[in-house]
Amino acid sequence: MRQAIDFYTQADLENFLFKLQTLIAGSSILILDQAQQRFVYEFKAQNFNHTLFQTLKQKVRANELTIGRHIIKDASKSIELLCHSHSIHIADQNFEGTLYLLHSPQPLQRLKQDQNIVSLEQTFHSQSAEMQRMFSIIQRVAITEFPVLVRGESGSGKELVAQALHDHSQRKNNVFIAINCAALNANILESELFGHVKGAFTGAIREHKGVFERAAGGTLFLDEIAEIPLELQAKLLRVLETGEFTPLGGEKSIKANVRIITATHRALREEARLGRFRQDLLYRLRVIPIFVPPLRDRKEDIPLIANYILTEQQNVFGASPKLSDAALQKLIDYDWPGNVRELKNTLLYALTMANEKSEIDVCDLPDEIIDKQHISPSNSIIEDEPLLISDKINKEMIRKTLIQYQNDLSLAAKALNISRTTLWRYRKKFNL
Ligand SMILES: Nc1ncnc2c1ncn2[C@@H]1O[C@H](COP(=O)(O)OP(=O)(O)OP(=O)(O)O)[C@@H](O)[C@H]1O
Repeated sequence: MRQAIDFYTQADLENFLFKLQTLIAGSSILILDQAQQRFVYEFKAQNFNHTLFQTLKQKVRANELTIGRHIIKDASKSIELLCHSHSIHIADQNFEGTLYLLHSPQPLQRLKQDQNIVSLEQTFHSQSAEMQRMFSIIQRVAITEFPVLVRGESGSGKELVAQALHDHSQRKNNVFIAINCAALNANILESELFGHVKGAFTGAIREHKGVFERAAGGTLFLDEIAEIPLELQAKLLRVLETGEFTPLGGEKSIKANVRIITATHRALREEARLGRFRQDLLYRLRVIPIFVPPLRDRKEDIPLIANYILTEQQNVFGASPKLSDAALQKLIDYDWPGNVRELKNTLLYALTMANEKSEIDVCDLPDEIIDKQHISPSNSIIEDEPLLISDKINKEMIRKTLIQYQNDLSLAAKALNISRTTLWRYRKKFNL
C-alpha cells in the first residue's frame, strides 16, 4: 500500500490543491473523508454538468472509481476520464481521506444541452411535504447571495443543504469549502478563517491564507457556528458588515468574495438570549433561515433513503440485499434521534449482519431498533417521571456527555446513569 501524502493543516492541503488545479486545468478534485464517508472538498471542472458530477461522486462513494480510465454518462452527455487517487493525512486534525483527481480530456459526445441539474428530490431522496417546503426555499435562495443559516438536528442533512445551495448557485463552478467551527480551537480557527502573515505570532513562520481568501468566488460553509468564541464572533461580524477582512498581523484588508452558509443544531436565538451568541451576528447570518426537518417527522422518506443507501453500498458489500417488510417497518417505527446518519450506520450494521443473505431481516438490525421500548419515549412507562435538574444532571452536563459520546445515546445515557428514554426527554427539554 502506498504511503499517505501528509499535510500539517487543512490549509496546507488546500494550497496544494490550488496549485494542482492550476497545473492540471480541466480536472475535477474530490476529497472523501474516510471515517465519515463524506466529501470535504470538491472542485468541479467546467466540462462536467451537475448530473455527471453527482454520478461521479456516487461512484467514488461506492468505491467504484479505481485508478484508470472510466466513462461517466448521464442522459445528455458522456465523459471519458482518467482517475488518480491517493490517501492523504492531515496531522493537526488526525484526518484520513482519499484525494481523487479526475482528469477529463474532452467530452466524447454531447447528446443534449447541458441543462440537467440533479433535482433536490434526487439529492435528498425525498418526497415528503416537509422536505418539499425546504426545497422550494433552497431553489429560491440558491441564486441569491444572502447568508443562509441552516438549522436542524445532528445528522439531519445540514451539510447536504449547504452543498445543494452551492450546486444550484452561480458559484457552482468555484470551490465549496466546509469548516467545522467546533473542531478547531479559537486561535487555529481565527487563522483558518482569516489567515495570517508571516511573523504574526510565535510560530507563524510563513504566510497562511484563510478560508475567506481560499474560497474566493465560491461558497464558505461554517458548520457548528454556535461554537465560535465571542471574540471571533466580533471579527466575523466585521467581515459581514464591511465585506473585508484582514489576516492576523496584516495591515492591508482584503475584499471578501464568498457566499456564507452557516449551520447549527442549536437554537441560536436562545444562545443569543443567554449571551453566548451575538444578537447582531445572528441577524446578519440568518437572513434566510432554513430548517431541516428531523427524520422522525418525515417517515415516508425512510424507505427511499434506505434504498439509496443500500444501493450505494452495493459495491462495498458485493451484494444488495433488500429490506424485508418487517425490517422496513421497524425502521419506520424507530424515532431516529441521530437522523439520517444513524439510519446509514444502522444499515451498514445490518448489511454486515445479513452477510450475503438476499434479504435484511429484523434479526439483522441493532437491538435498539428492534426493542422499541428503548426508543419510543411516548410508549415508555417512565414518561411521567419528573426530570430532576441537579448538580449531576443539567443542560451543560448533558451537552458535554453527548459530545463526548458523539451523540451515541446508549453510551451517553449509561455514563449519566439514566435510561435512554430519560436522556431523550432531557434533550427535548433542553433543546439539545
Ligand atoms: N436525505 C438524505 N439522503 C441520503 N443521505 C443523506 C440525507 N441526508 C443526510 N444524508 C447523509 O447523512 C449523513 C449526515 O448528513 P450531514 O452531514 O449533511 O448532516 P448534518 O446535519 O450536517 O450533521 P452534523 O450536525 O453532525 O454536522 C451524511 O453521510 C449524508 O450524506
